Amino acid sequence: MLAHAFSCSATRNSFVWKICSEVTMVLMNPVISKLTGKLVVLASASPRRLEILTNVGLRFEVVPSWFKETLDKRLFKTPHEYAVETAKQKALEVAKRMPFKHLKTPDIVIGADTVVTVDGLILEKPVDKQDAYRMLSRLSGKEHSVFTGVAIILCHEKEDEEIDYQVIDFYEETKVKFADLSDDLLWEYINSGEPMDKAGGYGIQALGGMLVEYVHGDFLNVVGFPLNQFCKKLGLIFSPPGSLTHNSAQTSPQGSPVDTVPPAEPAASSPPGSPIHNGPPDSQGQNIPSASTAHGKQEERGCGEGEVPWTLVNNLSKCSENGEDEPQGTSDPAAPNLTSRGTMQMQNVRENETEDGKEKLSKMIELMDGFKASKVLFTASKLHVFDVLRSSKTGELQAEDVAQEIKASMKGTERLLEACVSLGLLQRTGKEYANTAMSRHFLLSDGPLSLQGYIQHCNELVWPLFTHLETAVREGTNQHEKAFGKSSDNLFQDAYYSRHEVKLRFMKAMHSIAKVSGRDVATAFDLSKYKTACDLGGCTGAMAYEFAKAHPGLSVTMFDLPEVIEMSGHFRPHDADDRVSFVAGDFFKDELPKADVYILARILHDWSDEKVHILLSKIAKACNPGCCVLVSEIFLDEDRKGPSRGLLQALSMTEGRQRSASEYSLLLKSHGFTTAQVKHTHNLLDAILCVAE
Ligand SMILES: C[S@@+](CC[C@H](N)C(=O)[O-])C[C@H]1O[C@@H](n2cnc3c(N)ncnc32)[C@H](O)[C@@H]1O
Repeated sequence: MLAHAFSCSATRNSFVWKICSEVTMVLMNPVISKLTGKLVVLASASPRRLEILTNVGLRFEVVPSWFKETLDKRLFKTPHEYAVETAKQKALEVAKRMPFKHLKTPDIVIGADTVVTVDGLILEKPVDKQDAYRMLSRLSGKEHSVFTGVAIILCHEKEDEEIDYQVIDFYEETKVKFADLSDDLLWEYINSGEPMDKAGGYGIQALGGMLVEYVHGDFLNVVGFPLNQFCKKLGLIFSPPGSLTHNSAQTSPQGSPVDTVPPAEPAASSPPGSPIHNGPPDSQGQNIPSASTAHGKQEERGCGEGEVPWTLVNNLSKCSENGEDEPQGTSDPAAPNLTSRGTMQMQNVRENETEDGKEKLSKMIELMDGFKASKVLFTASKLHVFDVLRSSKTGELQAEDVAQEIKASMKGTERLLEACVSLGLLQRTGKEYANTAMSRHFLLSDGPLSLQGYIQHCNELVWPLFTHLETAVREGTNQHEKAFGKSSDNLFQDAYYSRHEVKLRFMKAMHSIAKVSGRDVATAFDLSKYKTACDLGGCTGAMAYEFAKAHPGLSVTMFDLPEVIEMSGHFRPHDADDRVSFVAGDFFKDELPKADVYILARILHDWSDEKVHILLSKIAKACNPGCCVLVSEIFLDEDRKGPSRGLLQALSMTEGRQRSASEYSLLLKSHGFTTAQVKHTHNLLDAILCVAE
């Protein structure tokens, strides 16, 4: 029964999907194409929303929101107000997190929340099977409403580097009627597992379709995203009627103020249900700012009605008349892919004249120029451009003043400053240059999150190694000898600690990464039941202090080579916690300090499997059952296709290598540790916690 119902449902739905995707391609792509080149982010982990938006050709990143769906439903007059507020808070949380955690500001963040209502009750996702049964039996034989609240956040960096968040929100309601459902059928459905992650306890696009007698309204709204209304809203935002000459920075298409969330406002602080919109409503009772207002610049008009973007021609040409995905026209992949639909033909269109082609070209240019951009950052940082600008009275200086301060030529300084502006490292008003928020955050030498140390390490050590990349690839070896005239059999003794100033530079580099990532690593897991930790290879102690700060009951021993410990005093924070102590030793040879938690932050990737096993077996010996090892590294994706930061770093490695979370898990398992948790922190380092059996 279930299998039969499923196949019917799947057939019906795939039919709906084919129709939908073809129609939306024709109708919506000009709207979607307005987003080309913008960083669009979906603040939702829902695979259904992802599929709906991918199907219409939208390019976006997925950054699931950390906003906890805990708004008090009683404070909302209607279910849709609740769904809209939740969607808004989800999207704002991501919009506000990304500039700091991902180091980039999105242009648009999309949040959505779907709820099912029946008999005046809001049904969200069931917590267990009984809950699913309660929900589904309540829906049986009745009509209910599905509301999806959607929030579109337009992020706009202002001149002072603060970010404006403009919110456009709306909701869609669809009525769904369930057939009378027997208990047997309900339990069969519940036992399929499908209800558990879905609002109202069913998924209309799959097995749950068999429960449904009729749907009035937008079908995709029930799946989780009201695509049609979303595209209409985009149309209003990016090509509002008569928008060709919009240039007011703060007015909606109707000429009234748009909804702007001040940057300092915490995501959850806006009182639920509070009237946040100032402007007059559109037909759905919502505010619609224009893209020109959102970005402080005019949007170009896209293709007119009769014009069809080439990408659309390509997409359509992949769909045969019977709805199957198969290529049409020429089989030569290099030749233009022409459709048989007369009005849409476009001949002699070269790859770089299409939106898609332009995007590929700009990616190529970014890659080709990447080394120049890095070197501009390294040089401006080494010449203390950011510190010089910060220490001027107004925070601004003209090029000639900067040239004087950094003791460099006027011509060269001006070029450097202009390049910095183009890279978002500086801003210029008239002739005055100033730091951007990003530079103030990461590039001042005494800032709490300064990356200066690591940048100088990249400039002085990594850069020379990469100039010999070709030889490194041909020979499969690191190129220390070629780059620095000295071989490095022992990476630390021969390369990093060969001279005092080199050691200090290396320690500053480790310190800066530990300061930026330490808090997220230290708070990745609940360690409240442990009393003592040992940070093996803890370098300056920055990570150890973060662990002590995050866990009031934990004492942390920082263990490193004697030549490192003797210099760690340089990095001691002024408010140093006396629960952090320092022990000198060699973790391959000496006895390890006793501890409940052994921290290995950026240690294992440096060593061969053989040495990793020596170190892990020493830790395993020192561990009692229940003790644990916390490994923090860049975790490669399981398919080893990213992140590129990890794979690029591997190119200059000596004997070590980068691993995925499951490779670390296996390594630790071979020493009797069971993986308890893996945490992708979205910061520079991830973490895995493994417990001794
Ligand atoms: C890549 S750094 C990581 C520093 C620190 N854990 C962090 O995440 O900021 C590696 C550290 O391991 C230390 N180290 C290398 N070999 C060691 C050994 N045989 N015994 C103890 N520490 C060692 C180095 O001195 C250095 O501080």
